[in-house]
Amino acid sequence: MCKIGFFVFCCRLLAVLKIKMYKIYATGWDLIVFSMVCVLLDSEQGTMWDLWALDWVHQKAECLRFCIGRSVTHVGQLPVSADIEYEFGTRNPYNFLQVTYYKLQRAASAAHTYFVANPSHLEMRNNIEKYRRMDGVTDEDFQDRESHNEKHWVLYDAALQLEANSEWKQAAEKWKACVNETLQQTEECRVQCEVSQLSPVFVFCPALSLSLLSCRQSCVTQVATRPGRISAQEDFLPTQLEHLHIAQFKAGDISGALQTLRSLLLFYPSDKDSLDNLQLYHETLGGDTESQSAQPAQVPFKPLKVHYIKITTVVSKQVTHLLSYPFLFVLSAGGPVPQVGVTITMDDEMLNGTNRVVLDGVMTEKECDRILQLASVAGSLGDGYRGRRSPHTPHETFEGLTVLRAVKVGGNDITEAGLRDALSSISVRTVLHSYFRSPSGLFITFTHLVCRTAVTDDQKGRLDLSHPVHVDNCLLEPETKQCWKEPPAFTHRDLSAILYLNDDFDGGELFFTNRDAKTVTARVKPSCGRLVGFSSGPVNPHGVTAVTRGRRCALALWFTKEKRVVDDVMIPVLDNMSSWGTMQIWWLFACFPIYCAWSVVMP
Ligand SMILES: O=C(O)CCC(=O)C(=O)O
Ligand SMILES: [Fe+3]
Repeated sequence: MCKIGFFVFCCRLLAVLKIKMYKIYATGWDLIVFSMVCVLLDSEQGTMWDLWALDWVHQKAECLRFCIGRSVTHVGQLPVSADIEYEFGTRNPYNFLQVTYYKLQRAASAAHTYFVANPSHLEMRNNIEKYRRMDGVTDEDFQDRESHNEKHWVLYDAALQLEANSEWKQAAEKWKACVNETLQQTEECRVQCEVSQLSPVFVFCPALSLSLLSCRQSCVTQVATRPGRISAQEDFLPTQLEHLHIAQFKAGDISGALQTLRSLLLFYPSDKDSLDNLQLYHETLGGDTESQSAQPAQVPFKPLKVHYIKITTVVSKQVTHLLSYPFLFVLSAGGPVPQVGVTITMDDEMLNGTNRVVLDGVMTEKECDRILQLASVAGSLGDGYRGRRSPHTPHETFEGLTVLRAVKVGGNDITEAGLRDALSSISVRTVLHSYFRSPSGLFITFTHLVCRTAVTDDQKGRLDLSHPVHVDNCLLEPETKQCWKEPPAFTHRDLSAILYLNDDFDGGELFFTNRDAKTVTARVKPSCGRLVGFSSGPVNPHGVTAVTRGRRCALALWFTKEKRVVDDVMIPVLDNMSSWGTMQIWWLFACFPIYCAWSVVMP
């Protein structure tokens, strides 16, 4: 197999040389190479050569699509670069528009349109609050100006809402509309792909056919991706059908439910639950299911299309799964706490949730003072965040101290004594590893010391939070209760730990909520030596109430099960503090690029 791959590679090399000589784009070689790639891909076991060859054909297709497509597509349908696609995809132009609009109502709608796709943008949230307070701006002005492309999302959310209120008949109507709208959007997206077929040159160019297929295939994920999100909602269409099926059943529309179930079975023909349900309908309707469901008329599928979508969603499901969960990491709270003086103050039951714990006695007053002192030294020397407004609220300032900074400002003395002993990172890890009965090792991925200080005389009528509700390893979307495991969230974080250093301030309580980000399920008041540990995933949305007086300091640590994933290059310093000096830190910097290169070569 490898030899054939190598042969293809050589063919390709010759073809490239030829192209250079004759300055033409498409040659007979393309056809030969492409056919060989097809033969290779048809075989049971592929090799890296196959993938490289396919990648080359793909890249060439992209290039041709851009160069040739330019001359044949209509005005307004010109291909654009990935940068421009990104800018429009994230709705960045609306950020500028809301500044430039003279009319307040237009500015408000531009701000809202931008915010829909960028819900964690603090400035835009503040702007929207300001617009709301302004005379002449009403609720109706906050229109999403891109919603024409996202009608199916509006229907989707409305259907969920009706379902939550047990209004099954209306929910079924909405789900049906949502399914049809989703199919229509997918079809429209595919038509856009086909615009490039206008030129006869495309008929003879296999690379372009591949590009067209790839474009058509991407429509399924595009339509299943919410504005501003990177990942698509898994199994978007089957999920809607599942909801529709339940809503129809609950609303008493058995024949409708049966038709939907049959459509669902086209996606997953061997799904046990669906087959059981089908059997049930069979028995209930006395074997008359065929006549009632011969034509799935209410959900206008053509089998061929469904088949196509099915393959795409299944593949994307597998890929997402592989990317997000290299191996399973299941915590099981309730293990022993092997450290003298450390007590369990609150467990899952008292904290009303899963994989949460509050431990006391992790540090002494003396150790807390030592770290607070360190924070002051670093602060006075000017750490990155010093005196800056908090990234979360204008009513507090924020001081942050990374371990790197601590080592630099502290010198060896603080490095050794202050960080290793006082920060107790290693004992935090040991205690949490044991309590949560972690199935694999835990590696520190990032740690920082954060102090939040209330801005004096600026606390009246505060309704905001010191840290809005969030999940540490995914982007929480409270409206749909989904959590997206994608950047900018730190998706590799598995376990979070907050070690508190003081209690001489007002407010600043840590609280946990449900996925709606509203229903508070537990509260924790910080104090010196108190450690809160919790799994970093969607079961633990949390936030911090406003700090209305004084300064609240805490050391935050995040752990990961994946040894090679880090967001702070100083981890080995914490892991082996006693044997590593400042010199080794610089040595580490030198090694890091080599380590990165190695990771690329040996994925
Ligand atoms: O300081 C706290 O209590 C929580 C901070 C937090 O949730 C975070 O930094 O992600
Ligand atoms: Fe957090």
